[in-house]
Amino acid sequence: MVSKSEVGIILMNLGSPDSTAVPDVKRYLLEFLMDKRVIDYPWLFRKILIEGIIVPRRAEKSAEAYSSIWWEDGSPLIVLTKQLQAAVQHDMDVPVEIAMRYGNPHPEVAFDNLLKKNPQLKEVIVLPLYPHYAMSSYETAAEYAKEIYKKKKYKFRLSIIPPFYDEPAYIDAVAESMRPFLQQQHDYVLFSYHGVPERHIHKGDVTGHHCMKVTDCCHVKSAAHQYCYRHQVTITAELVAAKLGLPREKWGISFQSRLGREEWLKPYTAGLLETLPKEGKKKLLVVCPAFVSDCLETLEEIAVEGKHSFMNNGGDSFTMIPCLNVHPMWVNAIVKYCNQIMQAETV
Ligand SMILES: C=CC1=C(C)c2cc3[nH]c(cc4nc(cc5[nH]c(cc1n2)c(C)c5CCC(=O)O)C(CCC(=O)O)=C4C)c(C)c3C=C
Ligand SMILES: [Fe+2]
Ligand SMILES: [Fe+2]
Repeated sequence: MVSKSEVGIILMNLGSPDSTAVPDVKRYLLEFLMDKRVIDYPWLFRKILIEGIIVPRRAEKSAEAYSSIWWEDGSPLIVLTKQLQAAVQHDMDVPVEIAMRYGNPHPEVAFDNLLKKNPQLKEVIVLPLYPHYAMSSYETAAEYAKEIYKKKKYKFRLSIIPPFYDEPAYIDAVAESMRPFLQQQHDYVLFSYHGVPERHIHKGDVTGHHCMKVTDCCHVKSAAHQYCYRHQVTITAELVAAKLGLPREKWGISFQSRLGREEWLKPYTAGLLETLPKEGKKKLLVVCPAFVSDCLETLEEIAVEGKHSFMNNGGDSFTMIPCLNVHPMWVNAIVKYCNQIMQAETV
């Protein structure tokens, strides 16, 4: 059993570049895209593709996009994760650090800071800030935290909070964060999730024969669901829609941020934003529950690019609902998940 005075918490996100300067963005993209859980091609092919083609082509455009959303005190993703850190630390009265899978702050710094604050540390709880299991988000964050923990041979115990895509406290927080926006006139609510290649869904299917092979696979009970991003995002949207009493024809799911030529999960957000107005869905609300903190993919890709495309294709109004960020119900949900882990130790 551990008491509060022996515990530290790390909130772990994927990360942002250190600045909007092209060399910093390049370094960040290289680290991100050379991750075998993001671009899972053989190492040499990956290296040639990433270093030779994708990063040189993408860095400048990406730096420009970051410049357009950058805040005075840094990347929105990092600033918002720091705000969350302060809120959780205040409510739990336990030291909280943040760590990023790519860039800074590195998990080793976060572990060491917790030890400096409390040399008697017995347990560190890591919360990957991704509600859904994808090898390119939750898995890479969790596995990297474990890798650093083993490499440094820390003496404290490490606990990692599992994906929380269907946990009532998270669902309630998303629903309540959306509720005020539903007062606005709207024809449709779009749940836009970060996409992943369809191949990753097949790769993660532990049964080898369920995902996107069985009719309506996301609703047919299977061991595959534990690691299936497509199943998990579907369930989140359904639970949130049910909580808000949204009629089925009033909402849908789509996938954004596609990179490369492979088939990614469909339908693509970019395509829907062009066709929805033509179907009479001209007043749109968009929510992005795969991100708990606003970031480039919400503030630029959806709120700027997405809005532009929707309005140019005949839309009347477009509202992006902010991510949970520091919503009090989200802070409460984190406190609850951390307390559950601490209490589980006592059994
Ligand atoms: C749900 C979370 C995420 C999944 C799944 C995910 C998969 C994924 N991402 C890329 C490529 C890029 N992602 C980039 C930025 C980025 N992605 C996420 C989340 C998920 N990615 C976040 C939170 C961010 C950080 C945004 C920020 O504000 O800093 C980028 C860099 C930015 C850009 O140039 O667009 C790339 C590249 C792939 C290939 C992938 C699945 C295989
Ligand atoms: Fe991404
Ligand atoms: Fe699946």
